Amino acid sequence: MAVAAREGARGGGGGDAWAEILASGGGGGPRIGAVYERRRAQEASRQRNADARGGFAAAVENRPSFAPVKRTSWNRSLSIRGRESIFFAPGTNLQPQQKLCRALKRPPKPCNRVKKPLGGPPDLSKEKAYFEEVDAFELMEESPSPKNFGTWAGGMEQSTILHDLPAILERWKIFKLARCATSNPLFNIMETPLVPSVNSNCSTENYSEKGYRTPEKDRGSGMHPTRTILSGYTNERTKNIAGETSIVTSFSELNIEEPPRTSIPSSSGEALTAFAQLLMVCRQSAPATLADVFSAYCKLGSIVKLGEGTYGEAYRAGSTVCKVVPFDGDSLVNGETQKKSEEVLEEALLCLTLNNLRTGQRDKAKDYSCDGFIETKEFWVCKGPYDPSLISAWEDWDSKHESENDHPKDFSNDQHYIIFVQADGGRDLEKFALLDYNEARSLLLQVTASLAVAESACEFEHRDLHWGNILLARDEMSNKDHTMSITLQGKRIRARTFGLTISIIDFTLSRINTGNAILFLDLSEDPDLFKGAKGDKQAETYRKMKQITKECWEGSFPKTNVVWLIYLVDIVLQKKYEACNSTDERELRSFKKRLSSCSSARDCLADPIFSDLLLEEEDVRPSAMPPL
Ligand SMILES: Nc1ncnc2c1ncn2[C@@H]1O[C@H](COP(=O)(O)OP(=O)(O)OP(=O)(O)O)[C@@H](O)[C@H]1O
Repeated sequence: MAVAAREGARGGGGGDAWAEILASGGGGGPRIGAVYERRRAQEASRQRNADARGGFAAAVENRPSFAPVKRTSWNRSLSIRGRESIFFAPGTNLQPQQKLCRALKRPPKPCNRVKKPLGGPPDLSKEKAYFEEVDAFELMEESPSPKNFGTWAGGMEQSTILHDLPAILERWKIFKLARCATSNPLFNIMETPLVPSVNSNCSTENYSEKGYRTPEKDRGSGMHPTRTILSGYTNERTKNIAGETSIVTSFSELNIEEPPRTSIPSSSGEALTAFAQLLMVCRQSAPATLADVFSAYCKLGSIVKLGEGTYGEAYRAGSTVCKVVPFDGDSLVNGETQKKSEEVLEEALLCLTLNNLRTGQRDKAKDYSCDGFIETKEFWVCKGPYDPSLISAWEDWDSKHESENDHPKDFSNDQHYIIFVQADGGRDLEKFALLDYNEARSLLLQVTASLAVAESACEFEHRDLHWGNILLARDEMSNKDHTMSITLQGKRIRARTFGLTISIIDFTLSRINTGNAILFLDLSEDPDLFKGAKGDKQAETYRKMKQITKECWEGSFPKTNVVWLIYLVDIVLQKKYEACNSTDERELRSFKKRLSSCSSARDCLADPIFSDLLLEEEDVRPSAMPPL
């Protein structure tokens, strides 16, 4: 019922989204444009200790030295620490966990895990295969439903592991509940994902969809958050995202019987630490070295650094991109406190939830799917100093692009890193030159459509969609069918792309409803984020989000996606491909104007600027299939 109420609140009263989108008129024919230039690196950002650079590459020694300073790039950094989460635990009963009956035996461990064979890197695939089996084993015990288990085949470059998201979420939930009971009295357990907005302390009338949305924390108003139990509630959309045996489904069924898996684990240690869970997500028994992992994807000498953020350095390794993020250490990295295992784990959960939206994943007849979020192929936990091959790639990039980050030579032997192994999404928008109006529209359509799907499927809000977080790749093959397909509310539609493929990355600030929890960052703990220069589009967008959410960062405010789309139109107008004519500009400006009256990315998708790009539609819901 709650789902129906929310569906009704979306897209103008529950009408057919695609019918609306396709029916809208407008659009424009092909336009000619030209290339715009890269932004110049800011000199001021190049302040770093010359000592930190010494001894690695001759080129580095010749560069001027600067005194070390804490980075001040508010636009890339986030000084807050701690992703937060809210659980959905209908009927949560904080009891010692009942031990599960172990009728089946665990698969035997491979004997030489992470052991380096003579003359080559360790065979990490055995380690992965073992944990794949463990996951499958645990799930068979815990869930009677048939499950599609991925298998780890050799040749890591091509493989994408099908992670067992429900099992991972379950372990994480046990950990969070245990922590909640023992050490964190402020932790919120929300008993239901949806409450009527009239009960909320944080009014969102101006921005959120009318009707229902996910609950919000008490904001010191003296009221407690509403805890409404909607019995028999099943979030069909998030069920779809988390997989067919998702936690949410289990909960709705287990409203009748006490769910052993929702209870607090006993002191016998059933709750795994975040680090242990991270190792399980990575299917590792112990951290590997950076060299071990990279050599599984490419020759170490061929590693190339592609880009950097405050927390991570991205390297090309074979056909994949490995983002290396130090965590759990005490030292500041790039002026920031390192992420903790728990945050890294939750970012991994976020990536996996978005992975489940991908069109190629498991169930083809999904209600919601898109490929606009970068595919995360694998995760690895590593330990040790930075590998010389990575240092060399880092220095090469630095000599060309002037890194804003600290030189990585100082990491200790105990330093941990998480490696996000991702598909190569191409170049970020900051460095990418759009050719013409159609490419500009393709970019806008793909970002809008991806946000619309994720926002509808799992209340996703990116919350940091600046031009460094949108990657673009151009397919030069003119004879190819340049279309993509997305599914929204059970309707699959093809859309013209003009050969451009976009990938959205960096979910550090993102908010998502995984089906049994809301993951978000409390941005109110980072006032600097909102202090960027007046008039700067990115800075203004953070401030607009603050206005929209009224600092209730846990709430669902799809309008935040809209303000990033407005930012994106501004960027397109600002970068302006050379041959952007006055008609293009007028179209884009009026699109931007129309966006300001949209309340979600899904609303934006119905804009006439996209109508001639959206092709045929197909109903993929089982009920819509013709009888055999
Ligand atoms: N999958 C990828 N394919 C190609 N390039 C990538 C990929 N992932 C990251 N990059 C490059 O690395 C840069 C930094 O990546 P990313 O934004 O994920 O790092 P971060 O530390 O999370 O950044 P932030 O400071 O915004 O939190 C990107 O702007 C992009 O240039």
